[in-house]
Amino acid sequence: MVAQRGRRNGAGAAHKRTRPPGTPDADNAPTAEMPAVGENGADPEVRARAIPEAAVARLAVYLRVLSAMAEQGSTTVSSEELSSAAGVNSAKLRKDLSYLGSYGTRGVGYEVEVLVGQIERTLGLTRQHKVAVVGIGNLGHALANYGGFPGRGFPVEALFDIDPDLIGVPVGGLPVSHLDDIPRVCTERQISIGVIATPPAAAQSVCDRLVAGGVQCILNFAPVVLQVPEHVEVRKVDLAVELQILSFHVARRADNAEAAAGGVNGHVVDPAVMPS
Ligand SMILES: NC(=O)c1ccc[n+]([C@@H]2O[C@H](COP(=O)([O-])OP(=O)(O)OC[C@H]3O[C@@H](n4cnc5c(N)ncnc54)[C@H](O)[C@@H]3O)[C@@H](O)[C@H]2O)c1
Repeated sequence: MVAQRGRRNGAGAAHKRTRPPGTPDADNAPTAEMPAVGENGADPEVRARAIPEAAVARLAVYLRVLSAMAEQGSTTVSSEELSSAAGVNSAKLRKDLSYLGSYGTRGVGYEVEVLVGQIERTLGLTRQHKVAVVGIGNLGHALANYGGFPGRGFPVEALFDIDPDLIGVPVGGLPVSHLDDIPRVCTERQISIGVIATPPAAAQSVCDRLVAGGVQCILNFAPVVLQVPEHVEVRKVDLAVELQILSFHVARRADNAEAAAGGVNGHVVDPAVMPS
């Protein structure tokens, strides 16, 4: 078992990353084409570490949109086209892309293939990350059967559960192994990402086994905060939190609409009593 000495990770454990000195602001970004990642003096790894978490998530969205554009034969894209297709405002998009050292060319925009390559390198997608799923219940079955991961560089190579009825049974073409085999199988198959889809009470011991098997990243669906060593990265997926964030945005939009319709602080103001 791995000692419980590491940092705590959870939905609230945002990885605070700051912009390195000298990283241009989108509003002041040059319009001439700048060199690609790693070619303008900055170490790409240092630069990648400096990208805020929220921007990293948006880069993954841009990559999906750009890959679809490339498949349709597009060679260049303007920031307006890309921002509209990704559902992000264009100032934010330009800022996100400036973290890659990519500013586009005035009147032309961005080269789709170059941008895809830059985002893939920044997200570390130039190599495959083998995935293990632990807990082959409702969620684990869905993840194991989902065909979209391998094509995006995340082949599912191992499944684990504790239920004797599931051990040896193929799910998505892969037989389920026993929980106790996690360290050995993960080491042998060089698994780098472990997905935890067990009940919360089992998640920490599963996490310890994954870490003992050399797993470097954990995607945790169980509603529990995990303890991991410093070198292990944890992302927690909490659908309830996502819904709460959506609810916040809906409420804010409603407030803005009300204010735009003549109210102040959510209340309609009688012009006769407004201060001059
Ligand atoms: N189902 C969803 O939509 C959903 C959504 C978000 C989060 N979650 C969370 O994901 C987790 C899984 O949810 P579910 O609905 O798939 O549950 P589930 O009960 O259908 O499946 C859990 C699986 O984990 C296995 N398991 C139990 N203890 C284990 C252990 N020590 N080692 C390995 N496997 C073990 C069980 O045998 C079972 O197959 C839960 O923590 C849940 O809160 C579920």
